[in-house]
Amino acid sequence: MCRKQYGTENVILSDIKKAPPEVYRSGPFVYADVLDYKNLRELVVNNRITWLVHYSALLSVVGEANVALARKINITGLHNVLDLALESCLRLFVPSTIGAFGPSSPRDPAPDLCVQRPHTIYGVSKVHAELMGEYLHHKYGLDFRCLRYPGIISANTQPGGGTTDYAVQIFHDALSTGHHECYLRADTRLPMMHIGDCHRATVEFMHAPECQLSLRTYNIAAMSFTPEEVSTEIRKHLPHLKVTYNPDSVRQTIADSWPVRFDDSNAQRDWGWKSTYGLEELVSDMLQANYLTYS
Ligand SMILES: NC(=O)c1ccc[n+]([C@@H]2O[C@H](COP(=O)([O-])OP(=O)(O)OC[C@H]3O[C@@H](n4cnc5c(N)ncnc54)[C@H](O)[C@@H]3O)[C@@H](O)[C@H]2O)c1
Ligand SMILES: C[C@@H](O)[C@H](N)C(=O)O
Repeated sequence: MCRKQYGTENVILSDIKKAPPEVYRSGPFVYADVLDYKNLRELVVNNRITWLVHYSALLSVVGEANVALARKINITGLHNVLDLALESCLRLFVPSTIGAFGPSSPRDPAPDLCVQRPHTIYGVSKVHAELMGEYLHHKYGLDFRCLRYPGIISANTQPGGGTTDYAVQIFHDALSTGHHECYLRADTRLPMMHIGDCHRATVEFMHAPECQLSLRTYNIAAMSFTPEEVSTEIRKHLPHLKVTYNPDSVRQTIADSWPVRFDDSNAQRDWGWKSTYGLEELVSDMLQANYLTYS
């Protein structure tokens, strides 16, 4: 999407992992380790980078399984990126998450500004990112922008070790074996969003004139559903889908501490955010996009 808008050569993707062939074919892809400041600086200088979108992180479940590594990547890595953005006058986007809230936050809906006491290292690192970015904006004028994403649902990427992963895996299972074993209770409601809306929100927010932004960190919302509700919607296309429930205590405890709905009225008012995918559109699109892989 970005490459169509800005030109193939003007968007450089990076990771420490080899990308799938279609990513290499789509335009520049380079190695970049967020823990290696010199490597990041070289990339920014050599490519005359102006905007930096910082997605590297360990998600909620893998973070709890390896707290030391999550602290390193999510906090030390973030500090490298913040320092570089300040030094090189970059516009910086860092995603936050529904996981930046905790059991003492209002859950239905969670507003932009409220108590944030998450119980995961992932959530703690994201609150840290929100606060550091905002601090550097107020103190030094860093153009820091942050959106709190719901669980993101995409046909093109495999789940990355999060609590909302079931909502991606269920589509693969529905089309392959016809059976999904869900690690959350059937009635666990969480905010979710189609990747198309997530990309569009990010680009629109990055373009929003500074004078329109009353906040530097905004919630964005699209829909909220439970495993039972998404299963019912999938069964309208694939009536044979069987879902069994075997709640995992780590993931269920995390999910129960997160908002069930997001209040994104500030994003709507300040920079015109509006989602386009509801549950029905999301399910049709995910099944269509994955259909060829399994047929
Ligand atoms: N997927 C979601 O539902 C969701 C929801 C809210 C926020 N987010 C945020 O979006 C971002 C991307 O999430 P995702 O789902 O794509 O996660 P992911 O786990 O799929 O991808 C994270 C990437 O970070 C890379 N990485 C790890 N260590 C690194 C290092 N040292 N240097 C550079 N890269 C490194 C990994 O190789 C991986 O490709 C994260 O910051 C996450 O917090 C995601
Ligand atoms: C919600 C989000 O940040 C991520 N998908 C996770 O579950 O950890």
